[in-house]
Amino acid sequence: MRIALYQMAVVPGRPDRAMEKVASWLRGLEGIDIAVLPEMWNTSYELERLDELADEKGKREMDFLKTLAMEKKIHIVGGSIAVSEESKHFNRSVIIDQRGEVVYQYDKVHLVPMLDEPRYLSAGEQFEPFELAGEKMGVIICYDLRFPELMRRLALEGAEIIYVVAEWPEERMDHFTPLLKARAIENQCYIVACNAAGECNGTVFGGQSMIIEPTGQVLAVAGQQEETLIAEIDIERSTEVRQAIPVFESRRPELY
Ligand SMILES: O=C(O)CCC(=O)C(=O)O
Repeated sequence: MRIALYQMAVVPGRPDRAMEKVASWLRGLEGIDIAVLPEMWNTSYELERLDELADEKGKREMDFLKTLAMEKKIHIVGGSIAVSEESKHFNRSVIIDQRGEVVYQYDKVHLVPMLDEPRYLSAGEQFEPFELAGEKMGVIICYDLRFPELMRRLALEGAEIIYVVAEWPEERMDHFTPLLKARAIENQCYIVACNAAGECNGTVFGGQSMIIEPTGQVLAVAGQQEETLIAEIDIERSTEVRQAIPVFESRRPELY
């Protein structure tokens, strides 16, 4: 399974320009099964302008991604997009398969105080694994990475690849990589982390998107600027690693 990540330099407050960039990136991909986008790629952190910028239920971006998924016959882990719904705003991840069907949607459950997200966004209330390309996977959004309980539950419920879609700032990159590696090692699954590049309102995003094996070994890592990262994933690795070091069998959930 070949996965491509778009470490996109965001175009804050310009969903039209963002969609042009994503279309041209997707159209340029060849031999890829799954394409992954970063967090809030449509608006970036223009939270004060979401009334004006976010489309109702994200229909504009969803229709756009569905069309491209069918055109390219590619599965799309659509990062996340800012959406409006019943006068609220959500930071919503959308997963679309190669037939253009929406297989899963997830609203970020942990909102970031440092970015004033709780003031402008409503939090999601649920999450679960989804199936794409015949495999069980999960997705979390950026700040969610600081809460290991999410990934543990996704892994316990069968996810063997977990996507982390992010706009993680440069100033806290020393947290990003160790957290990603730890989550891969403890859950013995692939971690596919797609961060943004560029900047929004003075916050510079740190890039360093990466694909990490269930052993914690980094398969591919990006620099800080806009870049495409590609890696081949062998989903069987997760089962092999879980057999070699059977942490799931050794758990004592009755104690914690
Ligand atoms: O947790 C962090 O340091 C970054 C979180 C973040 O930027 C986000 O969730 O968008």
